[in-house]
Amino acid sequence: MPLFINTKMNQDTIAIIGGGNLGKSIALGLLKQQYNPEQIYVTRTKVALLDDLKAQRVHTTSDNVLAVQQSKILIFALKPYRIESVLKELASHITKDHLIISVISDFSLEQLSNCLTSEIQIVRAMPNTAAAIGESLTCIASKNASAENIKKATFIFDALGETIEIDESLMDAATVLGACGIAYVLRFIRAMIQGGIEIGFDAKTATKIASQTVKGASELLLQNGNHPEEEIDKVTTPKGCTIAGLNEMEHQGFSSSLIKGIKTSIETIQKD
Ligand SMILES: NC(=O)C1=CN([C@@H]2O[C@H](COP(=O)(O)OP(=O)(O)OC[C@H]3O[C@@H](n4cnc5c(N)ncnc54)[C@H](O)[C@@H]3O)[C@@H](O)[C@H]2O)C=CC1
Ligand SMILES: O=C(O)[C@@H]1CCC=N1
Repeated sequence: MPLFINTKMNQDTIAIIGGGNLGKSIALGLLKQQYNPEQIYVTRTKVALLDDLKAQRVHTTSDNVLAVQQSKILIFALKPYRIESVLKELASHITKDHLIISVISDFSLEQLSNCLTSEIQIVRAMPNTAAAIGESLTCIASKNASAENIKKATFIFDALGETIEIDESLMDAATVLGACGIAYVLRFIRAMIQGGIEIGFDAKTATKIASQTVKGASELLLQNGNHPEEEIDKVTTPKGCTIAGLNEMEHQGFSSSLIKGIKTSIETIQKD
């Protein structure tokens, strides 16, 4: 059953400030879980780009002040370089009754609270674009938020997938593994598809086989709680084709390239 049905948790109006890739994914995820569209505001500069949400009765506007005034929960999904100026513009309209949730990477709770008055409660969250289909993994962290507000934030992100509470010091790592992770996995799937076409499948069939196989592999870990290598051992017949292919992939730097990519991503966030 959709998570927001028959709960008290869907009584707050939510404003998503910055309806771009992630902001829109969050709005779509809320709609999928039957959050009342009339209790969702989404803002962006070019508001016409939100017409698909408007058609679903979501309030869409370029007026951030209006969205803030009409809402209890404010989810900021702006690019990091925009948040300071937008928060400063909105500061006089944000009250202690608001809950601020920032999904912005590389902008700390301290930096956020420096733009606002001290009594404002802030939660940092790091979801991914699978929020649109209720399959995000969201890490959340907070310093001054009440247990009730942390519960509220968790409830929202649980509706969009799963939520893990972390220490803020791990937020860059959460950004890389969880949010950038979607892109890494999709690139892996794309490579599987390209290989699949080379060995005989048409693109559509290769996409279906690769995507469902990745889903199945994930579910084996999520449902059984096993180590990946335990499941790999069940596939690798001695002298068989799986181990031959896997070893060739490793000779070519498969695991190493992924680990190095993850480290490069976090270094990119932490370089300034
Ligand atoms: N895209 C992703 O997968 C993820 C993004 N993030 C973080 O979320 C934030 C947003 O990322 P994206 O959605 O990818 O960026 P985006 O550029 O697609 O979205 C930002 C949106 O903000 C709008 N905007 C700009 N100025 C505005 C203003 N003054 N008022 C209202 N809206 C305004 C832009 O028009 C744009 O639609 C970034 O900080 C990013 O690091 C975090 C996790 C995943
Ligand atoms: O690439 C980025 O910087 C953002 C942060 C996480 C996903 N996209």
